[in-house]
Amino acid sequence: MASSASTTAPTAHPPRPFAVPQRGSSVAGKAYWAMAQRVALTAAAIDCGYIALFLWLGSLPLALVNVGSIAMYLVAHALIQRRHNTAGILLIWLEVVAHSALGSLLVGWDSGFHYYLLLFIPAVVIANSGRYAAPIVLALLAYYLGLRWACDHWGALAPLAGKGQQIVNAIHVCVVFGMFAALAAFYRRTILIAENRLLKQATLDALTGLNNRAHFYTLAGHTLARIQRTGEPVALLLCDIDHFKQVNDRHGHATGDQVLVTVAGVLSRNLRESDVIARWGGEEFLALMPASPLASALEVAERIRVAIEQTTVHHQNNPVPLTMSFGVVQVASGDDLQAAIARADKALYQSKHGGRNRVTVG
Ligand SMILES: Nc1nc2c(ncn2[C@@H]2O[C@H](COP(=O)(O)OP(=O)(O)OP(=O)(O)O)[C@@H](O)[C@H]2O)c(=O)[nH]1
Repeated sequence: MASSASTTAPTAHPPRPFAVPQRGSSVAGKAYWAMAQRVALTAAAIDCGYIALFLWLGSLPLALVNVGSIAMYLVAHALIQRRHNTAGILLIWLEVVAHSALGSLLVGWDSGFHYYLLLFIPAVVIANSGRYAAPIVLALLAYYLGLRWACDHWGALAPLAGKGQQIVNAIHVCVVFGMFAALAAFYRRTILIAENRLLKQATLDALTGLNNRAHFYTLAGHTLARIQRTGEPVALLLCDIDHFKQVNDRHGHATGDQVLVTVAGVLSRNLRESDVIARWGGEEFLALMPASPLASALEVAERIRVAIEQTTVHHQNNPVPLTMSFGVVQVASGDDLQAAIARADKALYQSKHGGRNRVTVG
């Protein structure tokens, strides 16, 4: 069934549901490639600085090595941007491997060009290399030791004059420290984003963005424990869209979903921040309202009932009329939450039985 549902009620601003991740995409994966592009540009910019440094230190060969590096980084950036991710990342690693070797052989091991090879370790192990991580790290170790041996064996092929080697070493230490810190910050951020997404998936209803049933129990438990000490009045409001099955049957499931999102928006806008709202079942919603005597809870329920009645969702230019039935109960201090929900359910049933589109106190 085609979905062209739209809402005309000014009060209906649905809460933002969280995005369901696309198949084949992962938070870590997307962030990794975004970071790889940033790394390529940053490295190219750093290499521009190195060109100036090596010209100042009188090393034309090292300045030329950096010109080659900038070209490789820019090509790698362009490749990743065009989604040739593997080619792009391999080019970045090739640059690091070649640059470390050329730098170490030209101006000596103590120049610290080899520090950059160490950046491979967290990147390879953490960035999803799976079963290839161990062989790659071992190959890297062999390469590192081989380079060390070659430098010891041949000595610096084009040594820097004066304190050049110490200056280059100190700069490399600073840059590599910065890169490790940036890498760690990147992984921490990625983990936090993934954790946040998982938390949302575990606690919120994917369609409406309201709390799910399990999370309602957690939040309501906290609220009830808190108010047990203060003795403030609490109300429970259970509501259900009338004849919702007909909406689905006549206008399609997509329109039904649009109605659910719209209703969730009306509830969110008409209840307080401190109220705990949940999508309780298919077309049923539940709210725990702290600091609410029964009279004010009734007022709120009536206000929501009118707001829903005045809300029209459109499907292919046909208005889809909406009404809701409500059950409202007072929750006394020490009351069992399940028992209070059962009382609200009974009151809701009476609203349905009494003709729907009404509020009943239980
Ligand atoms: N579109 C949509 N429909 C849903 C969803 N969850 C449950 N439903 C539908 O909600 C309908 C509930 O129908 P009933 O329980 O018969 O209730 P009703 O038609 O609203 O009737 P009354 O409650 O007696 O007024 C069923 O058709 C379910 O398939 C959902 O996430 N999206």
